[in-house]
Parts: sequence; structure tokens; C-alpha cells
Amino acid sequence: MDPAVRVAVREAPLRRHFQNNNNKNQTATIALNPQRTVHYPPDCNNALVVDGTVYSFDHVFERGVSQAKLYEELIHPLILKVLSGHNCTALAYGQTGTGKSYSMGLSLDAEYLDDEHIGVVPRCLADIFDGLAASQENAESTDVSASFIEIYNENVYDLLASAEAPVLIRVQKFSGSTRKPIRNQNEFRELLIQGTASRHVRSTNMNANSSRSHAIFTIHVRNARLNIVDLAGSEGLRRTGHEGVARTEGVHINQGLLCINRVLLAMSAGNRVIPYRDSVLTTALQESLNCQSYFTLLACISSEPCDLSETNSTLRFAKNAKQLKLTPQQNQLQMDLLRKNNMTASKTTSTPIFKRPLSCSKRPLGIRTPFNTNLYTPGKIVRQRSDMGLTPRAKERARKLLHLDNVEAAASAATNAEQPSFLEPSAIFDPFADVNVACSTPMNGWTVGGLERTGAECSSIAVPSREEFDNLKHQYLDLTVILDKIYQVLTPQQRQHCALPATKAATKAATPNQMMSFIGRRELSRETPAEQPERVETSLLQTSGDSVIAEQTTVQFRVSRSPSEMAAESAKQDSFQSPSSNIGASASVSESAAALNLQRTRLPLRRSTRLLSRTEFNPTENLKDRRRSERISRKSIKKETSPANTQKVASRQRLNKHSADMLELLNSGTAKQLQLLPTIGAKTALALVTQRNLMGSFEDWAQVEKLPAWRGSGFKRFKEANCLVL
Ligand SMILES: Nc1ncnc2c1ncn2[C@@H]1O[C@H](COP(=O)(O)OP(=O)(O)OP(=O)(O)O)[C@@H](O)[C@H]1O
Repeated sequence: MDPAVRVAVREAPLRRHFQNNNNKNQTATIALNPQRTVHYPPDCNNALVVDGTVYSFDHVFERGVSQAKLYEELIHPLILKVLSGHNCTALAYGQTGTGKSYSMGLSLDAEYLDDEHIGVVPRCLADIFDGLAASQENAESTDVSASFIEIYNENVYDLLASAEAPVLIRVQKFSGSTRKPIRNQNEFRELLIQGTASRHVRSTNMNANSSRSHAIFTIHVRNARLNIVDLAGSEGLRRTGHEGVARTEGVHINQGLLCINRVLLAMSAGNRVIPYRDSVLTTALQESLNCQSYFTLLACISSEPCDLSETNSTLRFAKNAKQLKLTPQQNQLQMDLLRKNNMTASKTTSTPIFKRPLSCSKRPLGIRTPFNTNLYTPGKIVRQRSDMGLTPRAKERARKLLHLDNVEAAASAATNAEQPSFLEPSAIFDPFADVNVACSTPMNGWTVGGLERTGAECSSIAVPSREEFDNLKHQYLDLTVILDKIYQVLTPQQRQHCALPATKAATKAATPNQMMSFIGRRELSRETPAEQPERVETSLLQTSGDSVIAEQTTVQFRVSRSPSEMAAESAKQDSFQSPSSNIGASASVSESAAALNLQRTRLPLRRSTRLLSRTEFNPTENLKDRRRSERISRKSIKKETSPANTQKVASRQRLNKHSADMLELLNSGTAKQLQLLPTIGAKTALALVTQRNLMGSFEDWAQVEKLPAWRGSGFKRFKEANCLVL
């Protein structure tokens, strides 16, 4: 099966520098630096090394590769997809002057219009005609048409509307752009020349004919479309030597490129909201850049030392694109179904995720469709949230299917084993869960496990060995989830003795560094209310006749620590004595192990609760003492569950959420949006966005506070005005 996303890198020939010495006609070739920053490891295909970093992509085209080879390997597979009804996008990205327009065939260099040098667009069209002819269809019909737009300074221009000049279009979603039928290569050539001649180009220090706009050439074949996108070059404003209008152009170009990067990142992360509307470029590409289409990226790079930072940034962009997970193949089935049922529909929309269709009860009786057909046109496949497994019921179904075997095996092991074995090693992987869990228990006697928040699309986490877990544990610390899963595999009898609550709500509320649990052992059983946020719970592990030999104790508590503290904590836990070695051992051994564990982990439990745990380990304590400790415990529980305390906890949670949301806003907001925040003016907003772009996302408020964007007590004022309790 062809991959839906392919990423290639092409190294540009050494640039013919163009000097703009106030004389636009004067060009000069500068002595080029023989040093190269791009290297190709001899024993590794499709990889390259830049600045000590190894990158690997689907294709790596070294300098001097022919246009024909690039087309055959990279673009030709898309033609087959377009002909079979899929939307495809081929996008050229890179620094200015690295051959994007040349590769895509959207440059009008007269010397390069021969067969050897023609680029992607003309070759695509030839192949599409051949494909249609081969499928016995009339290639001369108006089945094939083209539109050509450019996005210049955040305005959309129709390059085919008029032969004289590009026409500004304001029609929503670009449906108003001119679509001209193409019946043969000659017609196409005329269109291409008309369009490319109308493009905004400018002579810069880096490229004599630098495109100042993002261009999208779209070939429409029946209901499918192939977008060939030639992005304007990413550029450092200083290097291009631009001022005035040209500088504004540069700002808009970079803004579009930034937004497309953000869209790719959001799609790779499986976010449900993709920021298509942040720029005109991404809005234009919205229909084709979604999980139902094929996507190919050509990253053009330069190997000259002076271009190293741009080359690195292009490669980072390509790396982000490689993370994309598109699933157009899944739509094929639905398309076949549609064709078979000969469904027709009237409406279509570009967003891949739709509102819930009419509920079953509202649908006309007797009609059972796999999805709401009203939303579909033939050949256009749009999936419901349930089709993608995103609704709770779909998730539950998938979870059941996935875990049935695991659960059965674990349950039977738990019932049959002589030793209490409900903590059998089990790996739980749920691709549909928002919170994904991996767990392997027990490891050296201690339950370990993990949690990862990866959005809708989760990746597998396996914890096969102790060493690997050691490497991963910094990320995976929420054992409550695992305990919850373990609870699911208990037999009813074990469940009676095990007070592990299914703390789903608590789990959801917790972030990996807010919740932590560990399992210890102690001697005596104790009933505690299941609703307590901090608790000590026990379950029967092994009995001999009437006497209890060992019990399982679970202590759950919330902590808020830095990753380094958590790592130190995990290291401490690792050194604990294995509780499995305590099974059948004397009460005092169990007691000391548990007491030691409680001490070592510096539990943030109340003193009274800690005292209670200690006294419970002593089987010889008298009744009076026990009653006293029970009284203390009841008091502490009452205090914690008092309305005032609950209110305090709730308000703390709200404040935490508020500051997390604010951080998210700082990470994703545009300068305009940030300006709306109290105490943030235009300058600070711009500075924040710039610093964010340079540094990547802000990880925490400490990082934000240190930014040079705040002048004087700017951050303090911002904090107060925005009610941030950090
Ligand atoms: N592989 C190549 N072989 C021959 N010439 C090339 C190659 N790549 C680029 N060129 C030439 O280099 C010059 C710059 O290329 P081009 O205009 O395609 O760059 P670009 O990346 O589109 O730049 P910009 O982003 O500024 O528009 C052109 O004259 C082009 O013909």
C-alpha cells in the first residue's frame, strides 16, 4: 500500500548569487564556498547529515538529480491516486532560491522549458491524459480542468481570470477562482504561461526571480484534485535586503509558512481542531490538506554554509511533515460502498469531522445507512466521528475488542494461580483512549506503569523490560490508571477485598506529574471510604486457613513535583525491597517493609493518616490505641471532606486549569489574540510571538517569566491582571 504521506529532500545546485547593486540588470557570480553542509552517509539510503544531525526521509535527491527522476519517484504515484478519485497535494517548501518553482514547473525561465528541465506540473498533466486514455475514456473531454491562484500579502489572486493582470478574488473558500478546461498539452501550456507570467516576482539578493507569493496550481480530474503548491521561499529579512513593500511581502510569506507548519503539527498530534483559518494559505489548502488526502512534500535545501540555519529549519519542517498520519486508504472502502449504493447527495463540506448525524430515533424508519448520506457527494469521502472511532461508544467497542483477550487471560490467571496473581504482567494499549496506558506488573515486585496523553491518536507504549522502563518512567507516572485496569481483571472475589476504586474522573483530572501511586504491603485490612482523594487501601492477597498472611495495600496520593523530583522519587522506589518476597513472611517483615516505603516516599499524607498507617502495621497494638487512631482518621477524613475543604480544592483546580489554559493561549495565540489579554500591548504581543517562534512552545510559566518580552514588572502585572496563581 502506498504511504499517504511522503517526504523528500532535494539539494539545490550552488546558487548563482544575484547582486542587486542598485542596478537590477547587473548580475554577478560570487566565488562559491567549496565547503558543504549537507552530507550523505554512504551506507544509508535516503538519509542525509546536516550539522551533525542525521535525517532520514522517504526520498533524498542529491544535487544534480534529474527532473525526470524526481517526478517518477516522488510525484508519479500521486497521479494514480488522483485518477482513482483521491485529493492529493504536492508541496514544495524551502529557502528562497533553492529550486521550488523550478522543481514544480512553475518558473518561467526560458532556458528551462525544454524536455530535460520541465517540472512537475507539465509532467503530471501528460500522465493524467495518458491515464485517462488508458482507461478508455475521452481524454479530450472537459473532465480535466485547471485553476491557478496565488496568495500574495494575504490576498488571493486568480491568475487565470484575465490575461493582463491577476484578479483579486474575495469569494469564500476560493470556489470563485477560474477553472479552465484543458483538452491537450497546448492549451495547458498557454494557461501555465499566462499564470506564471502574472505571478508576483521580485529580484532579491538571493534569487533574481524570487516568487513573492504562494502559488497553487490545481488540476481537477472529475471530482478529485491535485494541488501543486509552490510556496514562496522562507527567508531571513536581513539576508534578502528588503525594505518597504518587499519587507511586508516577506513578513506575510513567513506568516503563511509558519501557519502551515502549525497545521502540520496539529494534524500530526491528532488534534481535533486544526488551525486552518490562521492564514489564507492554510485556508486555501484546507480542502486538500486533511486526513483524507495524499500528501507529498518536497523540501528544497541548499548545502552552502551561509544557508545552514535555513537548511536546518527546512529539514525540521520536513521532519514535522513526516509525523503526519493521513488515512485516505480507509476511505476507499466507503467510496466503493457509495458507488455500489449509487448514493447521491447535495451538500459537501471540507472539514473532516462533522457534527453528529441525526440520531437513530430521528431517522426515517427502515433506512439504515452507515453514515449520514446527506453530507456526501459521490467521490467525496467524509467520515463521521464514530467512523473514526472518536465517539465514546465507538471507543468502548474498540476497547472491548482489543482487550478481550488480555482481560480473559489475566482473569483466568488470577483465578487459577496458587499465589495471588492479579498483578500479573499485563500490557494495556488502547489506541482509542485519550489517556493511554502501558503497564507491566510487577517489576521487581513493584507495580510500574505509564500514562501518556497523546490526543486522539495514541501511540503504543510497551514496557517490556526493566531497563526500558527506566528510560521511559520519567514520562509515565500515573499508576492510578493502571490500578484501574488491574481492577478490571480481578475476579469478583478479589474485587470484594480490593478497595481500588475506578477513579476515572480523578485520572482524567490528573496530569502525569500531579498524580502518583505506589503499592506496598501491610498486615491488617481496613475499610476506608472509596471516595477519599488520599487513601490507604488494602486487599487480601494470601490467606492460610482463617489467618491473613499478607495483604495488598495501595496508597494513592496527589503530588505536584518537578520532573527531576519525580525522577529522584522513581529512583528511590526502584531501590525498595520487593514486596513479593514478603508473601508468606512474618508480619514484622511486612510491616517494616511497608513502613520503610512510606517513610522513603515522603508521602504528602496528613500526619494523622501516616500515624494511622504505622499503627496498623503493629498486630500487637491494643484496642485502645486502635480506637484512638480510628478517631483521628475519622476526624481527618471529615476535615478533608468538609464543604470548605472541597471548595478550596475545587477552586485550586480551577486556578490550575486557568493557568494551563493561559499557557496554551500563549503557545497558540496569534499576536492579535494575545493583545486582547489584559496588560499585553501590541509590542509585547509581537515580542512574545517572535520569542515563541524562535524558542518553540513555552513549557511552563517559569520559562515565560524569563522572556525578555516583559519589561520591568511586566510579568508581575500580567500575572495579577490575569488572575494567575503560579
Ligand atoms: N536543480 C536545478 N537545476 C538547474 N537550475 C536550477 C535548479 N534548481 C534551481 N535552479 C535555478 O535556480 C534559480 C532559482 O530557482 P527557483 O526560482 O526555482 O527557486 P525558488 O526556490 O522557487 O525561489 P523563491 O522561493 O525565491 O521563488 C532559477 O534560475 C532556477 O532555474
